[in-house]
Amino acid sequence: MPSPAPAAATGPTGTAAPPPRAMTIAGSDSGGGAGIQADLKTFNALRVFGTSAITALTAQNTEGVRDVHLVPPEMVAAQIDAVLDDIGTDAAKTGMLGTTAIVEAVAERVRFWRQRLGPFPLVVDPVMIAKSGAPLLDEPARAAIREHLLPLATVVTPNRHEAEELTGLEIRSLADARRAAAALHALGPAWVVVKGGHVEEGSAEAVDVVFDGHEWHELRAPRIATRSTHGTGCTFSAAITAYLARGYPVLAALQAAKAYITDAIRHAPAIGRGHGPTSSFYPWEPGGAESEPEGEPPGGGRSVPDRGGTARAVGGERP
Ligand SMILES: Nc1ncnc2c1ncn2[C@@H]1O[C@H](COP(=O)(O)OP(=O)(O)O)[C@@H](O)[C@H]1O
Ligand SMILES: Cc1ncc(COP(=O)(O)OP(=O)(O)O)c(N)n1
Repeated sequence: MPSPAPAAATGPTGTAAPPPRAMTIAGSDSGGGAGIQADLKTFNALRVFGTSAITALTAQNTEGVRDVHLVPPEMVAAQIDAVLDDIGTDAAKTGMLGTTAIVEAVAERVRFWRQRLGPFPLVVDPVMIAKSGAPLLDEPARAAIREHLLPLATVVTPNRHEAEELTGLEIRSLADARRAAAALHALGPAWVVVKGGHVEEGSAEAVDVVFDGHEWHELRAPRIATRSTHGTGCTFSAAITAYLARGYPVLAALQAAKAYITDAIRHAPAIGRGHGPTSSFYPWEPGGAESEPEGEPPGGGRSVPDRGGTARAVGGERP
């Protein structure tokens, strides 16, 4: 007769303190540099437990998008429900949404779950076109983002092209970016970040313009000369979401995310023939050392700042 299995040598599993949780509602990038994959890698790098609702599959690599297969809106809603009903979340973000029906389904579920769980922060990255030129949002859905999603946003993070599409304003300079940020703020988000990756591209710094309806801020970092910029927008918005999940106030989350994306670009690996991804595992902590000491055990040596005691700002949902 077989003898009973020996008692486990270690203690029961599932008893560690729960980490902050963040959800991404976005498209899959098979190449791993943008979309859901970039978001989950960023959450992990920033010590946040990531969950996802996939809105679309893309057959994509560093050279471009070969094909797109949209997920039915009911299935997007079902993923959001399954996650939030059980796991909950401390913050969420949206990325590629594809169509009006998916935008409307996401906005409806965010409203529902904010009533159930409390008003968790939402970062809206209004993804429209991949760097390679492939459309990731159809024309009518732009109005749906303006109408249904921006009023729910704690932070909206358009790049130059997205800010132009959402406002109808042309952006050539930082002064133009400020005008667009003010126009976007009037559409309902609590905070607007007009990203500067494609604004004044000849300048020495990549400057993101920030507006909360009262005060102006700038996120400045050296502009890095590189082709490895695939997924920079996704990674930046995921980092903002992760820091919000950890309880950072909004401006601090934006500043920490800017430092994170700058390091991720600076330490990008040589992957693929086209625009390569940024680094998703560059060891990084605010105020931490630049690199992991040789021979240090995995996961050792870095502490995550306590997320208690910090104010949480959530997007004003307009009636
Ligand atoms: N070459 C670069 N060097 C440093 N920062 C950059 C560079 N390109 C983009 N960024 C920063 O990366 C973030 C994402 O911006 P952007 O590339 O404009 O977004 P998207 O990928 O949506 O077009 C912003 O903080 C921007 O300033
Ligand atoms: C599935 C998917 N979602 C989003 C994007 C766009 O990501 P972004 O960070 O704006 O990076 P680039 O496309 O500009 O490199 C994507 N490509 N795929």
